[in-house]
Amino acid sequence: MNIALSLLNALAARGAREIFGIPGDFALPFFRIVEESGILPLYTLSHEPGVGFAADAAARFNGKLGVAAVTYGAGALNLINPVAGAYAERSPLVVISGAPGAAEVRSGVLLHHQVKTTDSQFAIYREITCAQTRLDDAASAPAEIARVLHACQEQSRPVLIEVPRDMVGASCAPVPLLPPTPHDPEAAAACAEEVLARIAGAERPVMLVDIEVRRYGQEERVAELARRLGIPVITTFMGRGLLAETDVPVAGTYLGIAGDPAISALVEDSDCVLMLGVLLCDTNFGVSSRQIDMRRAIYAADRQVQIGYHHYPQLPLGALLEALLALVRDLQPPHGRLPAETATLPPPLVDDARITPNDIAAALAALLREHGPLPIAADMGDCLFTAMSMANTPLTAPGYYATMGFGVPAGLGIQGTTGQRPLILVGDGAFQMTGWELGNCQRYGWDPIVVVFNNASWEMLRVFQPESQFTAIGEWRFAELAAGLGGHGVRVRTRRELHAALFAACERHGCFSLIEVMLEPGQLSSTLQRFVTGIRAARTRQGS
Ligand SMILES: Cc1ncc(Cc2c([C@H](C)O)sc(CCOP(=O)(O)OP(=O)(O)O)c2C)c(N)n1
Ligand SMILES: [Mg+2]
Repeated sequence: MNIALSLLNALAARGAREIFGIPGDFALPFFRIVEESGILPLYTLSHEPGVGFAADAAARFNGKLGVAAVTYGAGALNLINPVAGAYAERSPLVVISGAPGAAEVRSGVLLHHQVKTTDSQFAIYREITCAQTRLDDAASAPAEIARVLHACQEQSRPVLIEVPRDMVGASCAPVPLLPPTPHDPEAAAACAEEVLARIAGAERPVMLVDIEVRRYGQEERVAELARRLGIPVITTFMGRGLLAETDVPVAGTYLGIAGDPAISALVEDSDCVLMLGVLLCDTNFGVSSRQIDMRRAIYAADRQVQIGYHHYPQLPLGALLEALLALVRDLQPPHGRLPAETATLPPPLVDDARITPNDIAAALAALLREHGPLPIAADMGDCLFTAMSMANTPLTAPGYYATMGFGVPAGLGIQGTTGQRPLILVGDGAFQMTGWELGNCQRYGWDPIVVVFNNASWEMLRVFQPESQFTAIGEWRFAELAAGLGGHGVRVRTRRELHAALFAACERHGCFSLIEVMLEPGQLSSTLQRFVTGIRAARTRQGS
C-alpha cells in the first residue's frame, strides 16, 4: 500500500463517493493512481472553482465527505473561494493538493506555482480549513490522514491534505479509523431534560431547523422528535429543503419580513424556539422584524448547546437528539396535525404573458408536481429567492456565503454523486462565471435541466443602487451556445413557451437542456422584493 492508495481507501471508508479535480504536474502522480485504482471515480472539470463547488455540493447532498483534487499553487489557490464557502456553510470538503517534492524544495530556486515561499499555500489554507497536513513523512502519514479526515467529519468543515509528488508512491500503512470525540452522556441527558422542561413550560414552542441537521445526517431523528413533540417545524433560509423527504410537514421557511407573515409570527412570537443546527447569520435572521429572544431560545449547533444562560459544551447535535428521543420515545404524539406549508397554488400560466420570476416558480412547481421531485441546485441571485417560493424540495445553494458561480457546478456535483438529474437555477451573471462547466456533461452522460434567469443585469445589485450603469451586463444569447457545449438550448419569452420548454426538457435525456428565460430588468420575485424592502428598512433604521 502506498500513500495515495491509503488516502483513497480512507476517503472511501468515510463515505466519499468520487473525486472532482483538475491535475497539474505536481499532482500527476496522484491522479494516475486515482485513475488506475478506480477506488473513487474521477470527474475532471474545466476550472477549479467549478471543481470546488461540485465537490462541496456532493458533500452536502450525501452528508459525507466531498473531495476536490488539484495541483499546487495555481490550482489550489484558484479553489479558495469554494473552500471558503464550504467553511462558512459547514460543508465537509477534503482538498487534496499536489506539492513539490523534498529535493525541489531544497533546490534553492523559485519553483513554478510558488508564491512567496513553498509554504504560502499551506499558510493561506489555514484560514479556510479546520485542519491541514502535508504528507512528507510516510511513517506519520496514516495518523495524519486519520487526524485531518476526523476533523473534517466532526466539524463538518474543509480540510487540506498536501501530497508532495515524491511521496505519492511511498509505502504506507492503512489509515486507522479514529473513534468519535467522546461526550458526556450524563450532560446530554441533563441537557435533554432541561430542553423538554423548557418546551413543556412554553405556550408557543417551535422548532427551527438549519444546515447542521443535514450535514450531520440527523434529519430522521429530527423528524421523529417533531412527531413526538408535535410542535411546528420551520426551516431557516439556509435550511430550505430540510425534511422534504420525510413525512413530517414543514410549516414553512423563516424569512423575517421577507417571508410569510404567519411563519415569521410563529418564530418571532414564540416563547421557546428550539434551534437545531442553526447558523446565526444575517441571511437567516437579517430581515427579522423583531430579534428572537435568545434568553428564551434553545440553541444547539457547533457541538454545543446554549439554553438561556446555561451552556453545555462538547455536546454534538446527534448526541442531544439521541438523548431527547430517549426521553420522548414513549410520548404519544399530541392530537392534531402539525402545521404544513400551504403550497400556494401557482397562478394559471396565461399563455402569452411576459415572464416574471414568480412565473418561473409556478412553472417549476407544476413540473415537479407532474414529474416528481428533482434535486435543485441554485446559484446566488433572484433564482435563489424564486426557489424559496417553490415547494420544500431538497435544495443546495450558497444561502449564507452567497457566492455566485455555485449553481451549475453544484448541479453537476449532485448528478455525479447521486446519478439523479438535477434542476439548476442560475442567473445570467452567475452563468457567465461557471456555466461553461456544462460542456463536461457529454463526457459523463449528465443531463441536468438548467433554467437561466436572463435579465441582462446584475439585478440583485441594481435594486440597491439603481443609479449605477455598471449593473447592465448586456444580453448574452445563452441558448444559442448550448449546442456548442453538447446540449440543447431554447430561449423563451412567454409563459406558454416556458411551460412547453420545461416539459420537453423532462422528456429529453442524455444531454443537458438549457432554458434561457428572458426577464424584464426590474422584475423581481416576491421573496426578493420583500428582502430588498426589509433590508432598506433595516438600513434606514440603522441610518446606513
Ligand atoms: C463570486 C461573486 N462575485 C460577486 C458577487 C456580488 C453579487 C451579489 C451578492 C449580493 O453579493 S448578487 C450579484 C449579481 C448577480 O447577478 P445574476 O447572477 O445575473 O443574478 P440576478 O440578476 O438575479 O441578480 C453580484 C455580482 C457575488 N455574490 N459572488
Ligand atoms: Mg441577472
